[in-house]
Amino acid sequence: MVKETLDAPYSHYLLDAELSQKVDHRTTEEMDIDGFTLMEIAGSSAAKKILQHNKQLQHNVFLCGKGNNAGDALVVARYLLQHDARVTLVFISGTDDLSKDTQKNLKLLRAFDKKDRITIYEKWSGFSAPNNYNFIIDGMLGTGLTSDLRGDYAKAVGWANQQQHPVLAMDIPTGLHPDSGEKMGKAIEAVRTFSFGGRKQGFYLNDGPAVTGTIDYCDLPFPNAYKEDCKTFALDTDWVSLPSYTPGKHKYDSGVLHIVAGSEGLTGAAIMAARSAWAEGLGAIIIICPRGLLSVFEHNLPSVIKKPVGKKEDYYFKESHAEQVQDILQEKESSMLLGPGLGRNTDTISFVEQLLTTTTTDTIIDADGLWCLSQLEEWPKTDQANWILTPHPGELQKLIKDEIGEGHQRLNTVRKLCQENNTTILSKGMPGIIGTPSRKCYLTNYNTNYFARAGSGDVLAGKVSAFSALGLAADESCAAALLNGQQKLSSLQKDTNKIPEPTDFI
Ligand SMILES: NC(=O)C1=CN([C@@H]2O[C@H](COP(=O)(O)OP(=O)(O)OC[C@H]3O[C@@H](n4cnc5c(N)ncnc54)[C@H](O)[C@@H]3O)[C@@H](O)[C@H]2O)[C@@H](O)CC1
Ligand SMILES: [K+]
Repeated sequence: MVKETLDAPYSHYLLDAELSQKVDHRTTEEMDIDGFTLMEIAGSSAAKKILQHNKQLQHNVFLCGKGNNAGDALVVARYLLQHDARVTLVFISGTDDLSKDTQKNLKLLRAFDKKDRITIYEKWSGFSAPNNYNFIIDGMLGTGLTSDLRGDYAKAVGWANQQQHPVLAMDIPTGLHPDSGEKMGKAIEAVRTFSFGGRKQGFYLNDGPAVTGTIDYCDLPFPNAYKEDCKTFALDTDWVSLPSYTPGKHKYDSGVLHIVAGSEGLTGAAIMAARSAWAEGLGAIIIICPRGLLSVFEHNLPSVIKKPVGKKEDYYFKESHAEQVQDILQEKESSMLLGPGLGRNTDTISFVEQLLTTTTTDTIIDADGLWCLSQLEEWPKTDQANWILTPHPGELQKLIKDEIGEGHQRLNTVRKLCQENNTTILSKGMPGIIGTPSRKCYLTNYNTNYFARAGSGDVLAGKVSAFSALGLAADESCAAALLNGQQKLSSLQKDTNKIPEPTDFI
């Protein structure tokens, strides 16, 4: 069994529409908490957060559908009205067919209006926006969205996206698919989304990050046990603690990493990976390379131990080197990074196959190591060795010998591949996805596009390998490596306008 140590708090569970509805249904049925009460808690917590940040609200426009999402918006409207703000309500589908709790909330809202501060439009076509207002509150559609936006919903979304006024979304931006993060025709572009009872998976995939804005998680009294089927989580520095450096007594006590890398003309990747891993405070890094490349590594990596294999005229790995590499690996308890700059010689593919067939060392496979793996009929994984694969989308496609598509499809691919092969995968891209053998997946919530430059992958592989060598479990090594990059990116963006370079992430 591969050890998994990441343990996300419930606030970072990512629900899909089915699970959201199931949790909601069970709470009302089994806990006897009615939908109206849940709506009150949802709307009031959003309203309090809005009021906390904005003391002087004059007037707000509420775009409402006919389901419970509109009910949440009406609760917000009532609280803002109590704070003397004017309220304009636009019901895209009219008010005849509102859900029971939404109908009740409309009645209640009207009963609060003693100063004629509410304006109601019963359909989209007659709506004209007030001259001055603060926010557009989006209560058109939530998890009940079933198809591309129809009729006036699409028009209202189009209008809202053209306004200067910020949009605050109830539960999910209207038009965003809660599972896939795809726009269903169109989606409202929110600056803030109040997510009720659970963040939605779609916030993190495909178009999700571009339209969700800041996510405000609002708790609802949903028993935790009802969320246990959830297998997708948001990775966040809020709950993953990064390893801190503790000096060891001896170089071989504080993490040893073997890097099996290099072929003629392709030594730069291994150098970047080694520098990146070294920066995390490892006791020792040992580069195992074809003997012909020794001088390059001697010259560039003075702190790193080198163990060349083969003959002086060997400039790439051959099958015959595998046994010697295996012997070196057995000298010290370590992790192994296999791949940077290995090249694509047929003989190197056989070397990779032979080495992986025999090794029991925890192995991180990157770059050409992944390419070699993709050329094999079967993955030569021993039961004892834990693998972490770090493919970018193109490499992932090669590994599965099929198209993978964007976000949601990539998430499903990674989940399946990890389970079938008892392997951990760090799938690079937007978002970064960590997949584990237990089918749990973790999604990044920062702009990983900054890392789409040559060399960033080597730095990331170096970090994952370093954390593995320091003794972290595979899932946690990947998480620590990704969040390490996020932290470096945000401090760089705080301090300078410099365009980030891969070396900045070392
Ligand atoms: N009981 C609960 O679980 C809670 C639900 N809450 C809110 O309720 C929402 C879910 O409510 P509902 O299930 O009523 O669903 P929605 O309010 O999302 O909307 C469902 C309605 O939209 C229509 N619709 C679906 N797709 C459409 C499309 N493409 N174009 C136009 N109309 C479309 C449907 O016919 C249906 O009438 C959540 O997102 C959340 O905001 C909150 O009040 C908190 C508690
Ligand atoms: K909404």
